[in-house]
Amino acid sequence: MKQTTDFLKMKETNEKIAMVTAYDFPTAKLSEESGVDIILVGDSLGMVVLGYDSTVPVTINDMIHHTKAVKRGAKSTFIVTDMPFMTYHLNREATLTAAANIIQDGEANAVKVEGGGNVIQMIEALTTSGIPVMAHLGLTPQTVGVLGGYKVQGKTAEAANQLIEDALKCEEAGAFALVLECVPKQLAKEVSKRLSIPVIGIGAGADVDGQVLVFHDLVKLGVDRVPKFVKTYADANELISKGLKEYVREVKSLQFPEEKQTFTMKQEELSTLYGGK
Ligand SMILES: Nc1nc(=O)c2c([nH]1)NC[C@@H]1CN(c3ccc(C(=O)N[C@@H](CCC(=O)O)C(=O)O)cc3)CN21
Ligand SMILES: CC(C)C(=O)C(=O)O
Ligand SMILES: [Mg+2]
Repeated sequence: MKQTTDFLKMKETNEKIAMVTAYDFPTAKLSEESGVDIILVGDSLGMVVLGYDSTVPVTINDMIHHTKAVKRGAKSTFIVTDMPFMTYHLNREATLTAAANIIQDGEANAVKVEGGGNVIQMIEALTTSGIPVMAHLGLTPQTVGVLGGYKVQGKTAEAANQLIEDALKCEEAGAFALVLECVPKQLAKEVSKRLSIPVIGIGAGADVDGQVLVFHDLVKLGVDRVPKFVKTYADANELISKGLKEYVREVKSLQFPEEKQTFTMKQEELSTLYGGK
């Protein structure tokens, strides 16, 4: 399994990091078999697999439950789990307890937290306690209420300077990598250049050290509208709904099951069924 130091080396040698989210046994297994470098158990699971309107309702128990399933499906891949809304803001003790549960019970290799500001001191508390942290700046979906929607961040020079400052502080606080979401490509390039830790982009252009996408967006599973920054590489919706519709049609038209999907009893047994009557 790759370690945090391997991701640093990948940045130094210019090998891009391919990260994808996964939320359960089959998505984790497929991701590992496809050679992804990092699996993110993202709190986006609240939206793509639990059907909430945002990531805000997701709980620590949801994250642990899904991380355990992912671990069973991808035993040799580095797993990062999102700390959910409000589990790393109240105080150091609550933050460390929540992260420890994710690492010890969920068996994640690292946690991810959104934001600069007061979150920086939590990143320091976590890393000095031995928990690897991936930081997340730019569009931070847990603060969607404050941001006023899922919008591109860091578009003005002032906002961009603030983000660069926050990114440097994340590195200083001990983060081993940084996710940069929905920012102009020029800003993402600048951040990647100034940091020695890898910058993993989502909607941040090509001049970063790696990319991350939501599994269900990437293969078009369940979702019908995807953000502009997504490229869909397969259409699972079409494939699966085609199969399901055919199944329904064949059940109704008595074409399924066929003989080959059916079990039979031997004639000699059948003759004494119900005492032969
Ligand atoms: N399926 C899914 N994919 C994601 O990437 C994702 C989630 N869910 N849930 C959590 C967050 C929310 N994210 C989102 C959701 C929507 C946009 C979006 O619609 N953005 C607009 C740009 C808006 C602007 O112009 O400022 C777009 O058109 O892409 C962006 C990020 C990213 N994350
Ligand atoms: C979009 C990625 C970076 C994420 O945080 C998630 O999937 O929850
Ligand atoms: Mg997330």
